[in-house]
Amino acid sequence: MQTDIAYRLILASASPARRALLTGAGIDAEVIVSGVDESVVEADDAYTTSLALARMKARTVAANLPADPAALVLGCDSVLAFEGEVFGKPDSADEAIKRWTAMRGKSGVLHTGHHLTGLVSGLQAEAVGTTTVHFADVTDAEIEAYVASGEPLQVAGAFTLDGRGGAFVERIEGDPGNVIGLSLPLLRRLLADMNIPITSLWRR
Ligand SMILES: Nc1nc2c(ncn2[C@@H]2O[C@H](COP(=O)(O)OP(=O)(O)OP(=O)(O)O)[C@@H](O)[C@H]2O)c(=O)[nH]1
Repeated sequence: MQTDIAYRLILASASPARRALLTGAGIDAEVIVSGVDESVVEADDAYTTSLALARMKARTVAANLPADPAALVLGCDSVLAFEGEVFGKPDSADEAIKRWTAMRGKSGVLHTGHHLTGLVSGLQAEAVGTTTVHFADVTDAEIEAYVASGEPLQVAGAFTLDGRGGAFVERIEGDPGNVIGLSLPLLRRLLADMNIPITSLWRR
């Protein structure tokens, strides 16, 4: 790492939750949405899918930026692995109801792929964070009401930890930020792999 560079982080994600996690951690990320068509990734497991999409988002944004040695681009993608299936955002209310009816009282693993790349250095680091999520044994009425709120349709796995869905998650094993969409301790390790202390990204 060049110690005289004041690095800046570009978040290649439309996720307000991801940006809020960074802001809360002292990092004012610039947002450039990748616009990646997520259907292009055909991987059949959550680990590969989340990492391939995170990489694609970061690289798509990086490729369209002017060469700036201080710029770092972070792409993320979250999917839920549940009973052999890989769930992103539900396509419809009916799908969200079907998923919750299957998930209640059981657990799944939320995978968030993270890919970090330096624009000029070519340095890059990537990893997948995994968090086991134990779902409450919710009632049909609770499922109907939750889906009617619209929230499940906006998020990977059809649930949130920090929104209305928080009432329907009994406990988790692993990093909560990873469920919300970005794991800060994992980001710290990726930056360290590139010899960049996360503290160097803190707002002054
Ligand atoms: N607030 C909140 N958001 C969640 C949670 N779980 C998943 N999400 C969001 O669900 C979305 C997962 O879809 P992705 O395809 O990874 O990201 P996206 O929102 O489509 O945005 P891009 O990165 O631009 O593709 C992200 O916005 C996550 O932040 C949660 O527990 N809380």
